[in-house]
Amino acid sequence: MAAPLKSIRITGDKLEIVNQLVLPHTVEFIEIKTIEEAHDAIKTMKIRGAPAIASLASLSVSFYLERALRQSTPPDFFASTDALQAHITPILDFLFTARPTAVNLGAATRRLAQTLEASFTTGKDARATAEALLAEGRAIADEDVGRNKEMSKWGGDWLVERVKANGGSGKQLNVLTVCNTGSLATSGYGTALGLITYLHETGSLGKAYFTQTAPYHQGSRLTALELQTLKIPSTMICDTMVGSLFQHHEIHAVVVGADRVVRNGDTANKIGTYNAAVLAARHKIPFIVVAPVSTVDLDVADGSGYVAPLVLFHVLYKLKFVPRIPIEQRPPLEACLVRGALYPLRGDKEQAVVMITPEGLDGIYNPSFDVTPADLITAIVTEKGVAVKREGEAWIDLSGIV
Ligand SMILES: CSC[C@@H](O)[C@@H](O)C(=O)COP(=O)(O)O
Repeated sequence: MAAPLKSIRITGDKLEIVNQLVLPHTVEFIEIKTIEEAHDAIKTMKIRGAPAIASLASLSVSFYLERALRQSTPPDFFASTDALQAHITPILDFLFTARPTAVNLGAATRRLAQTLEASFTTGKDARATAEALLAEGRAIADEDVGRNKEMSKWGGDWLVERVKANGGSGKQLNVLTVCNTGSLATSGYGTALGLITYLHETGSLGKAYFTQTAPYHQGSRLTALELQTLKIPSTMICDTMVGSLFQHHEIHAVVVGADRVVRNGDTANKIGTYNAAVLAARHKIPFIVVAPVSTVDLDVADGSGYVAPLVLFHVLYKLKFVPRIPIEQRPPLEACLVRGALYPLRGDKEQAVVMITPEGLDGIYNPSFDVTPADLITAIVTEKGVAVKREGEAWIDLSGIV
């Protein structure tokens, strides 16, 4: 099996990402040399996917500190742990502002802030604190792959057993997924796409269906490429075809990732996920969310998501008060454009951005995420196990999987 593309590549002291804006036709690596470049790559979605953006943000801090530690004349912020904290805290705050919905980014920057804080109790000096921080930044990125494999196995085995319990063979399972949740969205293997890969590796997968996922087309550009690379049997559908798919094909489950799972199990994920969940409920198809513990936000009670003015969200976050899921609104123009290579494809696969609306169109609605109420979710899977919604309840008890 060919190795799937990874979103982040580290070669010696070089941190690079694959520019996901030009995939699948062009594989372009971009070096991330500064914190600003990391922030920009996340904001403009050159890298995307909840775990991947958290990994890049953390690694950019690690690389920044590694460079500082190597300088022959130490920078001023190594004068004391206080100076280091005063210097690094605004950097973490800045990285956190890149995208609001995926809680992993906030969880990562918070974890680094806690590492800084801990050095005051342990009495570490500034250089030792910097070493601890850069190790923590690398750990955040590294631990992603192992936990993805764990949650994929939990979820895959659970689905097979559920199908068997309902009289099926547990083989040839057809699943639908939304967006991209594979190695491009994580540090490797993937969450929902990891579960699909696991089913394939263990001989239980029939076919993976995936939506194109407009307007950014994570499905047709990225999931298509990953499934093709992994040689996993698959079929792409347009976002509008989910109902038709359920009417005319046997689908055993809908499997999606998440950007934020809150205390009652309500789940924010890529726009269009809610549509698929409503249709899955209508057709009695199990709807499964696969996400790491770092995507679970127990500080938010339920998913009555709100469209936050970003400034307000960041002020509230600083005050440790995030009462609702902030739903990112992408620039309206992004919903008017389609990216790809000129067709028919030529050898150089020249990139094009095409406008699909009249110029100057007013009134464009472009939320990047929607919230699926727990009521419509059958099970939530993390690296710690599977939480299943109890019969007749509208929420999911996450206590066993966080
Ligand atoms: C493992 S990725 C889970 C989610 O981050 C994914 O489903 C998703 O919604 C990604 O959105 P994106 O806007 O592409 O960052």
